[in-house]
Amino acid sequence: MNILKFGGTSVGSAQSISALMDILIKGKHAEHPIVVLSAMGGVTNTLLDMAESARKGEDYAETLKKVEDKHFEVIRALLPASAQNPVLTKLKIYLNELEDILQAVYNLKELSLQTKDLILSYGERCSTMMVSHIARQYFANALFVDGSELIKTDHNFGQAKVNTELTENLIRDFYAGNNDKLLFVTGFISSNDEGRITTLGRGGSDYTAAIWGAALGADEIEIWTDVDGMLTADPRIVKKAFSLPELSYTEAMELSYFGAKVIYPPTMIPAFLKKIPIVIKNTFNVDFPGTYIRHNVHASSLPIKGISSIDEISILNLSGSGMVGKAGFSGRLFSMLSREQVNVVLITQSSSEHSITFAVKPADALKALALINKEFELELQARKLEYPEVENGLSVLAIVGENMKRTPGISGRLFSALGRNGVNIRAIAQGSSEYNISVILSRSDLSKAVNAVHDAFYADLKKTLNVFCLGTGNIGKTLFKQLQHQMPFLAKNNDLQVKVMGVSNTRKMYLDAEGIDLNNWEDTLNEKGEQADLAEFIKKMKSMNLANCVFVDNTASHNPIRHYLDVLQSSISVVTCNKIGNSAEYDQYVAFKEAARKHGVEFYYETNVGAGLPIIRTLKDLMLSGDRINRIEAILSGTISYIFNNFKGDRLFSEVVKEAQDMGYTEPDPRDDLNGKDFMRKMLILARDAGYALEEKDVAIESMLPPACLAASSVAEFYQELENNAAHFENLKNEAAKSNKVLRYIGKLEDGKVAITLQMVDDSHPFYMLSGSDNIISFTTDRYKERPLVVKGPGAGAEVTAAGVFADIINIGKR
Ligand SMILES: NC(=O)c1ccc[n+]([C@@H]2O[C@H](COP(=O)([O-])OP(=O)(O)OC[C@H]3O[C@@H](n4cnc5c(N)ncnc54)[C@H](O)[C@@H]3O)[C@@H](O)[C@H]2O)c1
Ligand SMILES: N[C@@H](CCO)C(=O)O
Ligand code: NA
Repeated sequence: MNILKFGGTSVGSAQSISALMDILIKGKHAEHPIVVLSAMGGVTNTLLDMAESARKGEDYAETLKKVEDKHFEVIRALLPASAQNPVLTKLKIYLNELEDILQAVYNLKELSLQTKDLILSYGERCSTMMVSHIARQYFANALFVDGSELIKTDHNFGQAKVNTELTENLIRDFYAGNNDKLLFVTGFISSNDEGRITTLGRGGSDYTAAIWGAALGADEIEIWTDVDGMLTADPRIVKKAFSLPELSYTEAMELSYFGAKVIYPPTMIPAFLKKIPIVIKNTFNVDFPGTYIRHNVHASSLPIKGISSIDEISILNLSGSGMVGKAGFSGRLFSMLSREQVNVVLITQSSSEHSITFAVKPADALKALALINKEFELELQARKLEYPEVENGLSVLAIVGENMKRTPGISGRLFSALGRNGVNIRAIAQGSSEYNISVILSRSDLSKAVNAVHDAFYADLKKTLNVFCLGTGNIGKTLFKQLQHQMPFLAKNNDLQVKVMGVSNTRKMYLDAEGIDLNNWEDTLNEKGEQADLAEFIKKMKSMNLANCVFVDNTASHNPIRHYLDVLQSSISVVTCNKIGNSAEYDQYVAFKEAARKHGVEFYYETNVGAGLPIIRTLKDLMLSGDRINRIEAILSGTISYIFNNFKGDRLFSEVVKEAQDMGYTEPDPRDDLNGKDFMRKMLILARDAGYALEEKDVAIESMLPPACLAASSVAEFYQELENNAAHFENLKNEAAKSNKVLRYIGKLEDGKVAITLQMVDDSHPFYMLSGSDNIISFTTDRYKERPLVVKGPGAGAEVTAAGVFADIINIGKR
């Protein structure tokens, strides 16, 4: 089960709430997710402003009206008039309560933290109650949950501490009684043992999501926000910043400590402790696959993960003979500052122990100064310490990444990039973790510095795809030829490098960490390769521990299928032209997709249907954009198409079949084409992609072969039987010709039923005009109703199939 948390912008308007609903409707969640919501964007601040106004005796009524309007507008936009009343009434009740509280503050001219929390709680309660009502149009079981009653805290209003055990028990009990519902839970708010509302402080709704996730052992926590996850740098400073696919918890902590505003990782600790992955998604760009934060991050080719910065910082420097050799000095300094709640951003100490420099937020600087003057009054008076001064106008730039530890030369690259660009470094700090190197520099240099450092670490970074290929037959060979030919172009125009790191057929396998030269892969495989062993191949591939790996299955074998799950779960994408995987048990087909999604990788199989023709992609786009497939009619056997298009004059049927095989259209075993099995697999895959949970037995196949041909126990015998039964095929041909018709083997999906039949069609039929190995497919959908969407073209053959596999690989590179 997943927890989905939507922040303020995601519930900020009717439009964004519609996007949220879409995400819930289309999300393929095996179990109901739990939805945690923030207040509508801007409402929390407005509530605070009103509370302050009331305290000062100023008018707040107008602002309150605006809050009301903001909610009412959404309700009017997203609910039919008949369903509006109950939710408008409930909102009115909330807002009347809120008004009473504000009036009390106004009368007393006093605003305690406790009252403030109570006032803030209406933000989450109004938004969540409202959204749950909107959801009821699509989910009859949508339920509004005031989560404040389930998260129990101490009395520390404004930033309460959670009583974890009690809270987890309450959440579990609640869930046990309501797990058949789609829960909409208020974020941020909690309550103490007297039942007073408390709040969870900064990042509060994320915290709520993490608490629920930890209590219920969620599979994943999805944080939906308004940006593409976490980026390599602040995109307002660095135009070329790009989204990170994956981070460790530590990296996320370090990056956001210095500014990345996407999440506030301390709130993720409950999830961290239970090893629950967190994925940051974009409500406004659902195609963005997300930034994953998890325990076992996949090895990355990036030397650093990101650059974070704090725009404004102040530093204080403490020096003097009184510090030398005094072991407890810095301890005394920093524990005093922490006791007084001054947050120290970073510390550097000179090796002579003669001075300590530390950075704080500008707002804390004078406070820190005063505290030091008081704490060290004696030392200062005795001149054992110099009077410290505050220096303003500074910024911090930090590079972050777990790889830094293992990669030499990182700090060299950092400092030379800064030096080359004339950036003067005021102080340097390296965290003891070695996950972070920070420098303090003049604020006026920050933008230049971040860009220079970004360039230094990422500019020459060509994305490399590390490809591991099974199968060197018809398709595999052709793919290598195409790759070899196209590589220079990809590197030049797409900054993409495709490296074949491993190859295997049934006899031999060879893996090379340097990549295999495609000019003579065949010799390399034969000469240097060891005896093929699929399990070993996969083990070696995994232990290379490379980023951006793609496992390509160009075989027609059952064996690789058994490894797909393991491969996907190792964060390696799979591209396959082998149809066996997707057309075996439905549960397995679902498991592949689920594993790919969960591990942030791709599972692409365009060539499973119609070879390189964009059929799977078209169907996926139709489905994703909310269309519904009402009927599919198709010719999807390139082999049979070729046979019917060339079985003319006095040619023998068996001869044309052999020709199709020689052209590379048939399966390795041509019986699989002629007995309809290959076509059946394609129809099954299409039906599944169209949303039907069908199995092989659900496809009705009318055979075009006489029983003796079907029964042939070898390919040679099969050809023999085709010859023996030549009359059968002649009759079919003549019968069709008599009525000016042609033979067509046609698959149809309608009302969830799939059938493949042999038909004779005349020139009024859209499938009449075909040549070569043409496939044709027509999708009749809600949107393509009168005139279906049609895809047509060569649907078999090594070139077009390898090209389809190639395109799948490149599409992974593009992501
Ligand atoms: N021919 C087409 O037009 C077309 C179109 C779409 C999809 N396909 C699919 O392409 C796949 C390959 O077809 P082909 O014509 O290239 O077949 P092929 O018989 O020419 O080649 C298959 C290759 O797979 C290797 N192989 C088999 N089992 C293996 C294993 N366990 N480990 C490693 N290697 C193994 C074989 O050694 C061989 O090199 C099939 O699944 C087919 O359905 C073909
Ligand atoms: N053997 C298959 C190849 C394309 O999937 C066909 O003839 O259609
Ligand atoms: Na295709």
